[in-house]
Amino acid sequence: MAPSAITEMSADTSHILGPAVSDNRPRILVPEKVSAEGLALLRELYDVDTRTGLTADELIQIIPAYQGLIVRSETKVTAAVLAAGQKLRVVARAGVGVDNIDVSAATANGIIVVNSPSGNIVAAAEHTVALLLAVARNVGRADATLKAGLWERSKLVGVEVGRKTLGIIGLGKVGMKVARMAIGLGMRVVALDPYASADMAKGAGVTLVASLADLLPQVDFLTIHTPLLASTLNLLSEPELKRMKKTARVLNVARGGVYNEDALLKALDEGWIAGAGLDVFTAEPPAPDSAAARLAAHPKVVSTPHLGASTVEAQENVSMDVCTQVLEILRGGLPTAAVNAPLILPEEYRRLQPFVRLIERMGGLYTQHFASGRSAGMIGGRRFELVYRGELASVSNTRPLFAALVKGLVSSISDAGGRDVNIVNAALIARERGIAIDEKHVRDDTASGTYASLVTLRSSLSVDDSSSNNNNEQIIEGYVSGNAVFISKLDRFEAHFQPEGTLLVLHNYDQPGKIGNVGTALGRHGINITYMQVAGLNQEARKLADAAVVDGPVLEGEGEGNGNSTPTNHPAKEALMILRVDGDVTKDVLEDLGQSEGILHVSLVRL
Ligand SMILES: NC(=O)c1ccc[n+]([C@@H]2O[C@H](COP(=O)([O-])OP(=O)(O)OC[C@H]3O[C@@H](n4cnc5c(N)ncnc54)[C@H](O)[C@@H]3O)[C@@H](O)[C@H]2O)c1
Ligand SMILES: O=C(O)[C@H](O)COP(=O)(O)O
Repeated sequence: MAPSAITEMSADTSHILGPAVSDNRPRILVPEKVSAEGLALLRELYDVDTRTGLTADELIQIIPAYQGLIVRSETKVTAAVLAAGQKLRVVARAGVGVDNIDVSAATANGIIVVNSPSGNIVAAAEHTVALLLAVARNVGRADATLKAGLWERSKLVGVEVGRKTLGIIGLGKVGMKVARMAIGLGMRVVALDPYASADMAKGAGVTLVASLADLLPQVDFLTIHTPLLASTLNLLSEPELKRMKKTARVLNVARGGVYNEDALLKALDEGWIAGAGLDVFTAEPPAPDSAAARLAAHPKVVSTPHLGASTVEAQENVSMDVCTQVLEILRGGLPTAAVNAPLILPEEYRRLQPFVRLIERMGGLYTQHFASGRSAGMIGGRRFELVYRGELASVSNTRPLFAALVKGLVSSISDAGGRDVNIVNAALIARERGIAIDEKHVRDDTASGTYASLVTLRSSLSVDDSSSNNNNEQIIEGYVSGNAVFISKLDRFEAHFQPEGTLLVLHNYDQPGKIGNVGTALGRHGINITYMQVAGLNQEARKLADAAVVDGPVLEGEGEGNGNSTPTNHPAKEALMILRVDGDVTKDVLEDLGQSEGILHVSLVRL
């Protein structure tokens, strides 16, 4: 619950806020009936408010308190809703069609839109067949007249579907399923879909045609299964309906608007076609006296109130599909069916997930270690290079890894309205912050050594900023082992630690007594050390240090620590102390550590 969002609301809107919640758990709003199975997954971690019957204004008023929104086809997720949802990270459509969601506005706001691409296709196909048979056999009218006390057998003679021709426009998931079912009913199926695979169609026994002109005159039944797009709006208007057989019947379980409703009404009234089975309308529910309402009430029409996906099984499927994705996204993971982000196949997702975590932490470590206590805006104007070695080098869709780096780099310095970086907006945010990121795949490489995959993050000043004298290169290297992530190199130091929790990274002279001093300083502040590692110079840096006899090492950050202790005339041996700690690491603690003898630099890293 976001207390600020609550207190900002006027008293008379409090009735729509939902039950008070006692902690700061993220909240998910469900303004429509979504199956309980998926929601139960979310309730373990989040407060899930099911609040049906909200008006558009009420939705805008309460949305600021929510991180997630799960809708079906009734809720209009407009640009205004998305702009008001300052904390929103994901809008999930428990179904297929996202035409009720302003996907462009979601993308601009960095909000991931996910759906369930196949959870309800069986239901939609079966409903299409139900309408096909109901229209063929006048089931709707027969039921209504019988209930009205009439017995009108002679007026309700139907037609058979077997050996008839079914035309399908849109041979996608639902269309193909309908085709197979229709073939099972003994129908001949012809289809129009410029993007369908000819092989798949042939394999299913469907004849593809090239144009509406080829399709329409030959069909006894016509069903459309395309999304509602500019190219499919009013796809069947007067001229097309006039091309059909007078005995033909049409079906719509896709979207209201693919048939022009005025034209369809006229076609039925004037007998250009014989009947229709309609599940969807341009406005739902249809406005009184509109063409949609007159179609729904028409004696030649069997109509249902958008029931295509309304089966117990389909609703469980779509609910599980989208709730799993919402859970993953709110945990910082990747969705499997994002509408406004590149598709991540489940196996690809499983493979990338630990590297997403690794690279995000490398980014966080970079900003907090290298930039801490130094010039502000340290990441802006820098050029980063992500090098993927070993098995990871063969991954072509690295968008999640790119996004993870941007997220890691900016998360500790970002107040971007609480909105997280994700695969949707990562490139935009990087550009806004002046961060350039190159990715390099090194395939035939022995540098990954014992690791199956190795990731190197290299940073230097971008060419534009070459006037600055701070063009030092910084390196972080890491790998994944099992499901755990490790840092193996931090600048010139060879390390082996898990980048998690509250870390103190101390750059010091490699001399006896340093560990004791640091332990004593932390003890004074009541801070407990739960893990510690000393990272020595890597081979190359060690050679340089051994060769150099200097008046104290020339170190980046020199002078920030206790300079009085700089030894003279000795090989410049340095080390990093990496401590994972419990307790409140305040500015005083950091200052105290910085004053310890031989400490050159201290950074606090929270991952
Ligand atoms: N009534 C319901 O409850 C319900 C349930 C599920 C799906 N639907 C709707 O059914 C429709 C189809 O869903 P799907 O999952 O099969 O989608 P899909 O994306 O798998 O298939 C759509 C097909 O339409 C084709 N297409 C696009 N433009 C076309 C054009 N101009 N001419 C011919 N073909 C064209 C595409 O190539 C694709 O093969 C969607 O509108 C969806 O929202 C409705
Ligand atoms: O696009 C869809 O998935 C269907 O139209 C189902 O819509 P519904 O979830 O509102 O039943």
